[in-house]
Amino acid sequence: MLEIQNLSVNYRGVRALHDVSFQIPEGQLVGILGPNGAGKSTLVEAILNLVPVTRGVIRFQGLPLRRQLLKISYVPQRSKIDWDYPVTVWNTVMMAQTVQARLFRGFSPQARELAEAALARVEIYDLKDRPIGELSGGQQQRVFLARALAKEAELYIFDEPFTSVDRKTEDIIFDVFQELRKASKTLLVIDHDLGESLAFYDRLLLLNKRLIAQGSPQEVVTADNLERAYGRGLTRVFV
Ligand SMILES: Nc1ncnc2c1ncn2[C@@H]1O[C@H](COP(=O)(O)OP(=O)(O)OP(=O)(O)O)[C@@H](O)[C@H]1O
Repeated sequence: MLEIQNLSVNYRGVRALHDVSFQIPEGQLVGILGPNGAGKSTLVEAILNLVPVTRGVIRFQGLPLRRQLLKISYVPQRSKIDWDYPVTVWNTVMMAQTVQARLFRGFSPQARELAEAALARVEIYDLKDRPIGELSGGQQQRVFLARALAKEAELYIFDEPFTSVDRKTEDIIFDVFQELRKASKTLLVIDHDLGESLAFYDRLLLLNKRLIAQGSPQEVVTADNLERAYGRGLTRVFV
């Protein structure tokens, strides 16, 4: 269970999140929605202990999450990654295991097997020796998906994984999400798309600084909720 209680985050006086509370049982695939600047990334960064929390509590499996960060796999927005950094696909995926690798002793055979299996699962094993900067957008997204899988976490967080990816990558991401869910993992996914794909989530969180609504896609995607989050213009298009 992931529990967020009364979470507020301010950046030097700018209120990014205010009094957000929710609980997510394990095995759920959860979409986080909201307009630009709604605090979606801030929520994720607070969970990852990357921004200071002004107020509130974040617990996972009954304990403060900041003491169990190894249980989280995080895939940032593609735009936040430096694709010119000279690193191969293989080394990017192995980085997920660096903390676990014993200092100076290199990676265990199991770590290599995990990385190989993850690359094969997302169908880019044959690209493993290529620099990440030479891949297509969809292939790059799959490198980071493989890296998340190789970490064998309990809580998986993806920031806009479907942005500028091809159809094949989209299908692979959807399938991997279903597999993780069946394995009782918890998944949080920031999603910009307000279309039909929302039906695929078990639960949605609709944010605009505050939590506007939470529940099943049917409960959350209503004209009233969307208007409260996005303003009037969008509602007619999506409902
Ligand atoms: N490091 C920071 N310093 C100051 N203000 C910030 C910082 N990061 C975010 N903010 C502000 O906090 C608010 C929430 O931003 P956040 O990036 O969490 O929103 P978002 O919902 O992820 O937006 P987007 O959909 O555009 O990625 C915005 O007003 C933003 O300008």
